[in-house]
Amino acid sequence: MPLSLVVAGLGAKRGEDLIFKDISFVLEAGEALIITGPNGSGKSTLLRVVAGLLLQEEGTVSATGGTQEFGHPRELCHYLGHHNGMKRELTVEENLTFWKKFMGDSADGTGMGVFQAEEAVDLPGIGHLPFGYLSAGQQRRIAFAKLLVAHRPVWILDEPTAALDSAADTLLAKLISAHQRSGGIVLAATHQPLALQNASELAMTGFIGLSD
Ligand SMILES: Nc1ncnc2c1ncn2[C@@H]1O[C@H](COP(=O)(O)OP(=O)(O)OP(=O)(O)O)[C@@H](O)[C@H]1O
Repeated sequence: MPLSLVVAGLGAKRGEDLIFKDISFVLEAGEALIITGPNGSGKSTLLRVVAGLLLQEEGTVSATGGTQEFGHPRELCHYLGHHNGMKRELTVEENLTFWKKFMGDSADGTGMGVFQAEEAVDLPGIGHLPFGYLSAGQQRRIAFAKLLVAHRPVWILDEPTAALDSAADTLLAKLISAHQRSGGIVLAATHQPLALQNASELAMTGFIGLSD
């Protein structure tokens, strides 16, 4: 049954500062929301709250599927932050195998095999190399392959195209679009335009001042 991600009246603090408030949106299966805004405007903070990694000050994040209410959707989310989340000393294959086993698949789908995911990010044949040997762009591609080996309907992506060349930009846009077409939801913060379909934009305006 199709999933909806519902964010209502969200506000969050970092330290004593209220970074944003009154953020509300609904994303239906197949939709994407691109978060834009200047440095420090709260894009990463918003993504971390929606992913369940940071507690909000006010408001709610929930998911519904038909008549089913899931509560906080953290179990339904992949989060790709600024860091790639890979061990430099382990090989690409060991890293991806770890994530595949550790995360498993959420109920509504099946992740790719490790080799298939390496091919999907156009890096076949490097599974035996330590992750730390890869170039910055190759590392980012493999971090993206993590999203493919364990199924999650909601992808939360913080600057997913940082360090990528234009070919990889296009490749990632295709993978994200394929995820949307299969009913996935995407929330992405980016400074560079991402060629996504069925996407709307939320512009963060920046620091809103000290809270009471
Ligand atoms: N742990 C923290 N403690 C206090 N303030 C923080 C903390 N983390 C971030 N901030 C502040 O919160 C604000 C929002 O930061 P955030 O990383 O969400 O912005 P951003 O829009 O993602 O920025 P960028 O485009 O540079 O990635 C910034 O002013 C930042 O200094």
